[in-house]
Amino acid sequence: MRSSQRQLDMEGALTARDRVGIQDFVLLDAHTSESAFLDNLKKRFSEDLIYTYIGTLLVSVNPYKELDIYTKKQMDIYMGVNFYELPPHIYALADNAYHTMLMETNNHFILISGESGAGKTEASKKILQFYAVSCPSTSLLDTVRDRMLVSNPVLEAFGNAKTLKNDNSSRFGKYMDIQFDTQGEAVGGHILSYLLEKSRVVHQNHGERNFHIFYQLVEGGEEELLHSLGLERNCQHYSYLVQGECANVSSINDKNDWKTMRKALSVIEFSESDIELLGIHVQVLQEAFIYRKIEAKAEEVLSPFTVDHAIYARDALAKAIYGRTFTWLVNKINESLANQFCINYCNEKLQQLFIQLTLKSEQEEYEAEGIEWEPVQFFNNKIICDLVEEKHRGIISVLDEECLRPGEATDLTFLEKLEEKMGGHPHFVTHKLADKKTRKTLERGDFRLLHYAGEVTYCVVGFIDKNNDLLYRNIKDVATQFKTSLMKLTEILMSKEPWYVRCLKSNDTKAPGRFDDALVRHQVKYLGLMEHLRVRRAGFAYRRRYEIFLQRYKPLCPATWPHWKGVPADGVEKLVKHLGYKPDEYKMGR
Ligand SMILES: Nc1ncnc2c1ncn2[C@@H]1O[C@H](COP(=O)(O)OP(=O)(O)OP(=O)(O)O)[C@@H](O)[C@H]1O
Repeated sequence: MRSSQRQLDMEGALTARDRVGIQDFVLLDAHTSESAFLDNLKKRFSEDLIYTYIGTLLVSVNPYKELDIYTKKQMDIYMGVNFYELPPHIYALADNAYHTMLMETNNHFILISGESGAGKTEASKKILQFYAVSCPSTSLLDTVRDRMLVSNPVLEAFGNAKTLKNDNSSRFGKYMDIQFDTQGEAVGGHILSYLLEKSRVVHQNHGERNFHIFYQLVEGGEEELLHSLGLERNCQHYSYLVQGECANVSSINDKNDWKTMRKALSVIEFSESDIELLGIHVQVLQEAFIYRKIEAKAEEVLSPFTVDHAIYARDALAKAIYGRTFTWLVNKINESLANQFCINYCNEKLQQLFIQLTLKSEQEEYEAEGIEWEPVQFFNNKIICDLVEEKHRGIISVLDEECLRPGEATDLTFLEKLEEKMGGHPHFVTHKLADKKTRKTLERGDFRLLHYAGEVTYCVVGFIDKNNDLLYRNIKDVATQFKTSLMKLTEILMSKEPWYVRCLKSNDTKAPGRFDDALVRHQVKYLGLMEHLRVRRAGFAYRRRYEIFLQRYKPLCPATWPHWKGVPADGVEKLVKHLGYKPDEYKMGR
C-alpha cells in the first residue's frame, strides 16, 4: 500500500522534536535529489536525530557523543511496537526483526555496514543490549547473554586497536548468531570471527597502536603477573608497542580496561592456567631465528639467515602466535590472511550481497508478479567481485597459480601475470597499463582496483609471501581459504531474511555533532542509498498473499464477509475497490 496513509498514522505518534525533517526517506518529496537527501540527514543530525529510515533500512549517522536514547525506558517504549509508530531507532529494527522471526518462524540477519569509525560495533552492542532486556529470560538466555555481551571486552581487547580513524577499531570481522526457540527464548548462540589483522602485532603506522591487550597488560597487569611473564611496566621498552609513537592516548584508560577485561575473562570461565608462556628455552628460539637448518643426506648444516630474514622469521612467529591465540579465544578456526586487499574484497562481497538482496531481487519480484515497473538503474559491483574471485581468471586464482608453479615466483612475476590476464579490465590498472596521466600516480610495483567505494592502490610487495606464508605451507593457499570463508558467510546469509543498518561517519575528526557534507555525500553515494531509496519508493511497502490479505481484512466489505467463495484475487479486488483505493495506490500480482 502506498505511503500516504502510513504517513498520517506515523505523524500522529510524533512529538514536535521528532518531526524535524522526514523520518523515512521514502516520504521525501524530492526523492531523487541527493542534496535533499543530505539536507534531511543534516537537519535531523543537528537535532541529535541520528536515525532515519529508508523503508525498513536504518541509516545511522555517528554523533560522536553520548545520546540519551539508549536507556531502559527507551527500550520499553520500543518493545512490541510497530516499526512506523515511533521515531526511527535501532531498537525498532531489532524488535521488528525479532517479532517477524517469531511470526514467520524463519531465520533473519541484521547486516551492519559502514566504514571504519562509522558506528558498526556500537550498533551491534545496542542490538544485543536490547535483546538482553527484551527477550523472555531463562537461565539459558543468561549464558547466551554472557557469551555475547560480557565477553565483549575480551574480544575488543584482543581484536581492537587504535587506528587513525577510530580509537577502538575492530581489526577483525564478526558474525554473531543467536538461536531462539519458538517461544522466542534465546537458547544458544555463537560468535564467528574472520580476517584478523595480524600484521598489526609486529607493525603499526604512525598514530596507531598494537592491539589494546598489550597496553592493558603492561599498564594494568598485577605485579605478580608481570613478573611471572618477565615483563616490565613500561610500554616504551617494547618495540612492538611503540612504532606508532602513541602508546598512551588520552581517550583510552588501559588500566581500567584491563580490570574490565579480567572480569570478563572470569565470567566466561578462563582460568589462570590459560595464561602460559611457550616454555621454550631462549637459546633454542634464538637459534631458530638466526639459522636455517639444511638437511643434507646424513648431515645437518646450520646456515645463517640475513638480518632481514631473521626479522621476518621473528615477526612471522609473533603473528602466528597471536593469530592462533585469537582464534583459540573466539573458539572458531576461521582466520585468514588479513590485509587491506582482503578487507576491501570482503566489503565488495557484502555490497554485492546487499545489491542482490535488495535492488536486484526486489525488481525481479515485480517482474515475476507481472507488475508494471520501470527498472531502476544501479551500479552492480559484480564485475569487481569477479575480477577478484573468478576461477582461473580472478586475482586470487592468478596469485595461487603463481605460488604453485615451478620456478621462482616473485611479486613482480605475479604483477606481470596480472597484467597479462587483467589488461583492459575497466576496474584494473597498473603502471604499465595506465595512460600517461594515471601513470604518474602509480609506482612500478603497484596495481589499482576501482572498488565500488573508490580507487585503492595496492603494492604487490609481500603478496606472494603472505599467500605462501612459510608457516602454513602445507595448508591451502591463504587467499583461497579466505575466499572460501567469505563464500560460507554469504551462503549463511543468503538463507536468511535481511535487515540492514547502514552506518555513516559524520566527520573525520571524531568531533561531536559535526556534519561534514562532502564526507557524508561520498558515503551516501557508494553505499548506493539513493538507488535503494528509488527502488523502495517506486515499490510497495505492504505486500501480502491474496488468501492472507482476505482473511485479515474481509470484515471490511459486505461482499467478502463472512466468506468469499470465489477466487481469492477477485475477492481482494472487490475489497480494495469497496474501500475506495485508487488504481495507482495498489497493484495486483500473479
Ligand atoms: N550511537 C552512537 N552514539 C554515540 N557515539 C557513537 C555511536 N556510534 C559510534 N559512536 C562513537 O564512534 C566511535 C566509533 O564507533 P565504532 O567503534 O562502533 O565504529 P566501527 O564502525 O565499528 O569502526 P571499525 O570498523 O573501525 O571497528 C565509538 O567509539 C563511539 O565513540
